[in-house]
Amino acid sequence: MSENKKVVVIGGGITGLTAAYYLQKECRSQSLPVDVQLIEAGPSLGGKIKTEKREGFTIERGPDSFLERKKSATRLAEEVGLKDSLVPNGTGQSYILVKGRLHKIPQGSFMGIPTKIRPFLFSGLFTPAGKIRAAMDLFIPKKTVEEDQALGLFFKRRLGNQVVENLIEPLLSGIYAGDMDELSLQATFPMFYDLEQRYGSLIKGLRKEYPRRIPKKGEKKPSMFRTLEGGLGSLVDSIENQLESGSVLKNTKVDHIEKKESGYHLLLDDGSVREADSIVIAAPHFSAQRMLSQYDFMAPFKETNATSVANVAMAFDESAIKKDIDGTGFVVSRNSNYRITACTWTHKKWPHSTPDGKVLLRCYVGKPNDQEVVDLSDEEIVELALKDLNKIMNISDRPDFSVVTRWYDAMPQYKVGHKDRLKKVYDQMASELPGVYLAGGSYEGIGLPDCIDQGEAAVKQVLSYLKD
Ligand SMILES: Cc1cc2nc3c(=O)[nH]c(=O)nc-3n(C[C@H](O)[C@H](O)[C@H](O)COP(=O)(O)OP(=O)(O)OC[C@H]3O[C@@H](n4cnc5c(N)ncnc54)[C@H](O)[C@@H]3O)c2cc1C
Ligand SMILES: Cc1c2[nH]c(c1CCC(=O)O)Cc1[nH]c(c(CCC(=O)O)c1C)Cc1[nH]c(c(CCC(=O)O)c1C)Cc1[nH]c(c(C)c1CCC(=O)O)C2
Repeated sequence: MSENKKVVVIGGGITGLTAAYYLQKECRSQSLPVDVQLIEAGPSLGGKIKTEKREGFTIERGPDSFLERKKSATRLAEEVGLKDSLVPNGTGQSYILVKGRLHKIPQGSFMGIPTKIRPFLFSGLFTPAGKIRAAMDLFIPKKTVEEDQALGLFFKRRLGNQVVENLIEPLLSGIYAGDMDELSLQATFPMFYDLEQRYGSLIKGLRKEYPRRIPKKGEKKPSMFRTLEGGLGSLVDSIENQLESGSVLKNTKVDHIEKKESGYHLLLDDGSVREADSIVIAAPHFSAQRMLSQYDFMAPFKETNATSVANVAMAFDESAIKKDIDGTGFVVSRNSNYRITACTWTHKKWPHSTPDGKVLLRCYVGKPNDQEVVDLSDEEIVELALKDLNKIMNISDRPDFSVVTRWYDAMPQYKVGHKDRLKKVYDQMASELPGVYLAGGSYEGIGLPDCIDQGEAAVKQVLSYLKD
């Protein structure tokens, strides 16, 4: 009787967890003779998902939610028994901080691009000239370019500098922690290029294909995010509980992958070797490059930067906040004299996370031209966050406690040409390393649902490879 086929998933973040979970499920339901092993370098699973419970608060140290419109995260949560724990964000207003003042994000905008005219006309974010320039998107002819282009330049050409600096850039920084003039349009928002090509205008295209309804007075804004009542860590725990016993190896790093006559050898940091017929590398690009450093085609991943970021959650008694703001959070424009890049009023965005009578604020720091901030001490980060917050709020007391989290090289930068570089790597992998696949936040999207999609896609690739 032939031995079972062996699949190793490297990395126990949400991508690797998804891949291991669906692989085991498929193999069970199709009665395939396959052993799946998940190998994680750290002491726990979840990667960037990290929930901390303290004094009645649920504190997210990494992602706090996922976009509802990208369906795979909800589907996965439901699948592992968390249907009843899914919660929408408390709706309220989001703001952009520009030159020291908070401005409402104009209603009817999609990632900062207007789809409704009135809210833009009345927004204090732009001068009349800035508004007219943005409206020129309706008339500026489309520009067809074969290659990739920078997000920043694309939007500036269509909508002008003001809308980009005061609205689009801060919102995108609140996702990619990157430099818009370097980020790739194709790898981040390819649909905007498509809309330009098909409608000759972003505003026209969005109005047609992504219609936004403006809520009537008194009506609640629809919630675009979802999280889990027990924190995103409960998703990690639920998936882990459903993985077959003995199939997870923690505290073990894969140092190197070598191709053998048949299959692969994985060299682990405990000195042991593990065999595999197929491998899903669900680890960041720089880690993947190290595992396969003998292959020159992996070299571009050495040059792919990832921004380091940090955040601080601060818990207060309600009485400490003398002047509050009605909203769920704000992002800061680069032309503002602030060190924090964004802030979430967590108790308002996620009321379940905070005991009654308390307040939970989470501030973010770290951008491409301010990486040093991540190395400041916990106290220094708390100080600078409070100093910035006090420019717009009035916080009289020190926090009851604070939780600082540093994420080094955490936000991969999809720079212009990202897709082409990836394709070259995939093509070479397919010919030189058949049965080895890359998946996760470094490659085809950083949102949790994008990572889940990639984990699922890797399952399909592995199964089709093993069946051949
Ligand atoms: C502060 C912050 C806030 C965010 N907010 C949001 C948000 O609100 N919504 C959202 O959708 N997304 C958010 N993101 C993005 C999202 O969290 C990530 O893109 C996603 O979690 C990445 O998952 P992953 O499994 O691909 O990688 P990771 O979570 O990085 O997991 C990779 C795993 O591989 C392991 N590993 C690495 N090398 C090896 C090796 N050699 N051997 C074995 N194991 C190895 C690591 O230890 C790690 O556990 C945020 C990210 C950060 C940093
Ligand atoms: C600074 C930051 C945040 N969130 C994030 C960062 C960068 C990492 C870091 O620096 O630590 C990371 C993030 N935020 C989001 C994603 C996933 C995006 C996706 O799935 O495509 C990711 C990867 C959703 C989001 N995050 C944001 C948007 C834009 C929302 C919009 O269009 O109104 C999206 C899709 C904006 C954002 N983002 C943030 C705030 C406080 C806000 C303002 C909105 C609010 O919470 O009230 C915090």
